[in-house]
Amino acid sequence: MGSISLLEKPHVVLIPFPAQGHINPMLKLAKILHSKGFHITFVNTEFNHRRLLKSRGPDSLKGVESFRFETIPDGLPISDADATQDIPSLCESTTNTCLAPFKDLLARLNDIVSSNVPPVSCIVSDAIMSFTLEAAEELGIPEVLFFTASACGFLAYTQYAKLIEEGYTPLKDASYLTNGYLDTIIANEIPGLEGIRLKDIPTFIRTTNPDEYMVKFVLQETERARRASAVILNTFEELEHDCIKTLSSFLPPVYAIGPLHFLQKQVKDKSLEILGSNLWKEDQHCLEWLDSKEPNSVVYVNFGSITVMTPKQLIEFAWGLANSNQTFLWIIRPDLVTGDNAILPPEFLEATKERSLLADWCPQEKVLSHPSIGGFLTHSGWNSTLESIGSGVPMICWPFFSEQQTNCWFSCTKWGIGMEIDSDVKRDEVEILVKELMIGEKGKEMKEKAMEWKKLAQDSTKYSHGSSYKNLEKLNQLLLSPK
Ligand SMILES: O=c1ccn([C@@H]2O[C@H](COP(=O)(O)OP(=O)(O)O[C@H]3O[C@H](CO)[C@@H](O)[C@H](O)[C@H]3O)[C@@H](O)[C@H]2O)c(=O)[nH]1
Repeated sequence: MGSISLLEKPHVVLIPFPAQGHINPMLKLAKILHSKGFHITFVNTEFNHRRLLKSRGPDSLKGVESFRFETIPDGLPISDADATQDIPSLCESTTNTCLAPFKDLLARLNDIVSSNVPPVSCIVSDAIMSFTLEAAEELGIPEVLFFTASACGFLAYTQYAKLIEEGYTPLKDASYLTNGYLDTIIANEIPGLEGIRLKDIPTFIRTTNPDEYMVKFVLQETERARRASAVILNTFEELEHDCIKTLSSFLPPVYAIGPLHFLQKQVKDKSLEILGSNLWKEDQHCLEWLDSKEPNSVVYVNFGSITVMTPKQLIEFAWGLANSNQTFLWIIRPDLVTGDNAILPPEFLEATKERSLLADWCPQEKVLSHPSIGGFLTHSGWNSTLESIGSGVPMICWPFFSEQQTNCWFSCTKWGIGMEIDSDVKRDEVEILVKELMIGEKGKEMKEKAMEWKKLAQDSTKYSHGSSYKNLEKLNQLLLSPK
């Protein structure tokens, strides 16, 4: 498309849900589409725009040629906290307040005399920002919904209506959370989810409230997905074939186009390298520290951008890691611990100072692909899981909420690359599992399995033949075609 003038380019507006685990894969997709000749408008919330300027510097959102950033308000009270916003509140406020500013933005962009950009020809929206469909329908342009978690997670979410109908949720009373009820196997007949238990379904159904907002939100978003021109997932067919097939049986075309971090590496344009999406400042020293360690010798501990834990849980993890005698890199986000700042006992710091590094935030993809990383203690967020798979790193899973429980179950029981830690975490269990992961027989088996998945992930993104590569081509065609 080299000869096409700037104003004739197809113009895609990409709008992520305003949380780290959603912005990251959306930005990768934006860069890939830019390399295919699209003009890009990437829409952040004002809150995240300010955070990005803080973490990446005042010039970081100026954009490059044919790649611009825009903002809309998120509808929540103004805040300059350097912390993750409350997720249910964000779901509610984006649903209720973002459509009008989003439509205004599209109108501004489409006023090509003053905007000096091509008219908007398609939208890629986060699947949990499905209010955007109305804007696309009004303009008569295609809209693709990007569900940024796993196919298994999405399929599990689509079971909510059935679970309500069959009386599994809401729970009769709070005792059902602990009396073994969540061990009930619920979906033997759904291809892809055979044998799944209630506790492996995204967590919002664990409620006694028949009016739980997040349950209603999930029902609304999964239903609206049917209106999209296509649904895309950051996964690959070889990993999640059955779940993708089942999703395809009732949704518009479903394309698995991951791992996006592999496909993004194929983008040659160096000017895009300055665009990043880390909401916290990355500690680059971690990488030098890892350089000084033996291959496969370091446990990497990181619970993503949303997980919070109690001070007691933090202490249990700390002593479990200390007692395992393994070397570890532990990322403790400033807002990881509820109530107060994370305070670790001085005895723990003293005991582990020769074999540990603690930091606030790190360049995770680089960390996970560093040869010294031998295992990952994770909350099973989908990006973390996929980045771990892409680096052939086995995991210990401590799922926190949403579809992390589903990712954990698949990692442990279907993909053979994970071991679960009890949600009521105890230091002895951490110690035993960390040792098993790093020096045990099971750890060795999981490492082999993880390396097999890594190879399949690489193959899926190979030029012209890979399944994800081909699906990306289909997506490209769809975005270029009139509705
Ligand atoms: O120190 C860190 C920690 C994280 N990351 C990155 O931040 C992202 C975190 O994403 P993820 O692992 O998916 O965790 P969450 O931030 O918890 O992600 C949310 O979004 C995901 C995708 O929809 C869901 O799977 C999760 O359940 C949801 O909590 C990943 O790309 C990491 O590489 C860093 O770069 N540095």
